[in-house]
Amino acid sequence: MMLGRNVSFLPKPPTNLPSNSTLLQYLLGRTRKRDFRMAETAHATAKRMVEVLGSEEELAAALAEYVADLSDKFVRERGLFTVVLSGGYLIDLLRKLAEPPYAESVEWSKWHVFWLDERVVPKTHPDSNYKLACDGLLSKVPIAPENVYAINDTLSAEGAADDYEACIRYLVQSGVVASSAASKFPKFDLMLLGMGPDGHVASLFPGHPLLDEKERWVTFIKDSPKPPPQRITLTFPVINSSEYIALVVAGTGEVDAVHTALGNSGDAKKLPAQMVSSEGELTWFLDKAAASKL
Ligand SMILES: O=C1O[C@H](COP(=O)(O)O)[C@@H](O)[C@H](O)[C@H]1O
Repeated sequence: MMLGRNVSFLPKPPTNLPSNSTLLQYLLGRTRKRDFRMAETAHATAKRMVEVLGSEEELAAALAEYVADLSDKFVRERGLFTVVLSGGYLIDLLRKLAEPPYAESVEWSKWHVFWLDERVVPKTHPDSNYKLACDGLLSKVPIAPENVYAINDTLSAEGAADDYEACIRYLVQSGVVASSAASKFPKFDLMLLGMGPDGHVASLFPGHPLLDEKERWVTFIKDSPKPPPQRITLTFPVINSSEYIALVVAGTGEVDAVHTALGNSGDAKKLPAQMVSSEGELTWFLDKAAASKL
């Protein structure tokens, strides 16, 4: 099932988190509702938190609750909710949103869905982040197809990046996407990030010059170390202007990158994941396996 459309029709900083800090919350079997009012009062000093769940299943449950609570909050406050999805196994970890109670309780018609990065492949290709999200979540819930902002798969990498930036600029002008008073970059309500074993987020890879992009909202890469090589990606200034960011890691594949990013690894090199911050609240969601070296 195809949802959404090609978009071309449309004209700080948190402090470093020490290992075992009081912010490292072991919320095994957590059931409480998150108190986002806390985050609202903390705007001047953006917050970073780490939540470690006992299993992948509990991580998926906690993530669904977190996203549903933020959806409620933004729909109440703004009348809509702008959500940015990554590819990778994050989509599987969102599976519980398509199940009761969230399948019925979330106001899906108010969601506006974007991609943090996309591979320059047709939407039907197995490498497409759009296809992954459609198959895993978007086709299972009543999101309005016109609110699904897919990347134009008929363009080159350069063209698709320009086109997606133009789409976001239009949506900022029309008030769908908020704008950061501080950075002047678009301010999405929630970004859902995964992380690769090398510490990459979106299509922003360690040591790549794109990490230093300061002007563009959306850019492209033609030499991605992880296939496929051609991709487009939101840039760090846009990522870091978001109100809420969840950085989600499960299993043992990224355990060393998690240790470098959050632990006392003594590693001086900065992973892309360590460059992520948020204007409001950044939460690392880990399962026990991913956190096992912390
Ligand atoms: O290539 C990509 O990788 C990252 C991480 O993927 P994962 O499979 O290790 O979770 C993903 O967040 C990004 O969207 C994707 O294009």
